[in-house]
Amino acid sequence: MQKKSVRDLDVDGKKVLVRVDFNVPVKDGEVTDDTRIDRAMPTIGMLVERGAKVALISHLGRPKGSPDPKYAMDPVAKRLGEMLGRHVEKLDTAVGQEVSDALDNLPEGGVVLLENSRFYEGETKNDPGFADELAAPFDLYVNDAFGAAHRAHATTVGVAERLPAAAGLLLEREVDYLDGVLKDPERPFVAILGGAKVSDKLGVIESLLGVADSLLIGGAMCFTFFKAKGYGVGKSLVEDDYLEEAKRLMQEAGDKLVLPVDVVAAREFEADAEHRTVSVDGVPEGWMGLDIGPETVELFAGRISGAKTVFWNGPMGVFEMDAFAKGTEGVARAVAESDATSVVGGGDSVAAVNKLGLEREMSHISTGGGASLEYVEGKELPGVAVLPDR
Ligand SMILES: Nc1ncnc2c1ncn2[C@@H]1O[C@H](COP(=O)(O)OP(=O)(O)O)[C@@H](O)[C@H]1O
Ligand SMILES: O=C(OP(=O)(O)O)[C@H](O)COP(=O)(O)O
Ligand SMILES: [Mg+2]
Repeated sequence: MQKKSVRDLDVDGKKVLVRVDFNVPVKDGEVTDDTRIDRAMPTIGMLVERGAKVALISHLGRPKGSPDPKYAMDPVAKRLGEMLGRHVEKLDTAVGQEVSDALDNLPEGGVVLLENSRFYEGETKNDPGFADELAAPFDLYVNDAFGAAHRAHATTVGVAERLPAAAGLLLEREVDYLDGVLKDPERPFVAILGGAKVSDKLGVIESLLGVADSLLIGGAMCFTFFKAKGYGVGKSLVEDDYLEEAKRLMQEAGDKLVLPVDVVAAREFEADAEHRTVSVDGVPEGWMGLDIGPETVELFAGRISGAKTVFWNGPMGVFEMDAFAKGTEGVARAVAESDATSVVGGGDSVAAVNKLGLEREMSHISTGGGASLEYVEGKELPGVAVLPDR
């Protein structure tokens, strides 16, 4: 990566704002997968050892630009402290005098966690005034949030335009790996797309079809295609604005685009909901598709076994609920058993692979889902582009 690196910064005694992606799954106040925190440790450790005063900032979930206790950073601060082996003060704000005071009182090598950046509507708007407020107390900025690098927000772009900025070690590592493996992949290159960020990720499908030899679509992503085919999808997640595009893509892509042949339909979005496997045009009215079915796992596994490179973003179903985890498990095992170079990217996909204990079977675990997707399709990531060259 040809961007200025945190390694090149003189941080001793400096107040450093570090953008991390701590958008981790949290349940009952506990972090249920700490991969993204773990992957930020090298950068945090380097800054601490070199005597910086470190303030970490991240988003968590999708609060709507104002404080929402459900998305406060406290569970993250607790887990971070356990992993750092010390108490990490978490502020209830991301800007203002409280931040300045905390930095003045922070010893060199100290770490503080700021509040969720998305509690401020200026974050996702990349509002200049908010970026000014974020940058004000600091001397330097490091972006180590690969998972959010596809977002042109105040904490990923705006602040980088206001402070001497550099890439963190994780951001460097992720970009260098993807450059190495996915810019000119060994073929057949099979891409697997799932998850629930339908409106976000449908947009990358056309580009992925231009890069991959096969694109397998599961998770909630497939129901827009089924609705475009005229199938009843019940209450499944669908992006109605994309139906015409989906029709066009299915015509143009031919058998490169591989859709499920059976799904697990549920009466409601509950772990103990009544559910059954149905053909893809058989989702009962008022029900919703929450996993791919066993025949689809077979079909996808067949494509995966023949691949030399696999890139997977997005669980195949609501894997957090056991009844709808079999599709994700089947695909994860097929990827693990293949002799392909395998990249699994995304906070939830990585959590699923970790839950199955298969992370070591993968060639690379990427902390970015949308970010790696957009990088693979050839897009420049705003959070990287804004950083100064070396
Ligand atoms: N059919 C489905 N309907 C609703 N949600 C789904 C479905 N399949 C998967 N999901 C959800 O997708 C979420 C992850 O999506 P996303 O954030 O795009 O993945 P990643 O973090 O790996 O990039 C999971 O929380 C999972 O429960
Ligand atoms: O979890 C993330 O993306 P991912 O779900 O694609 O892995 C990133 O933290 C970005 O989160 P966002 O999609 O709410 O901007
Ligand atoms: Mg996710």
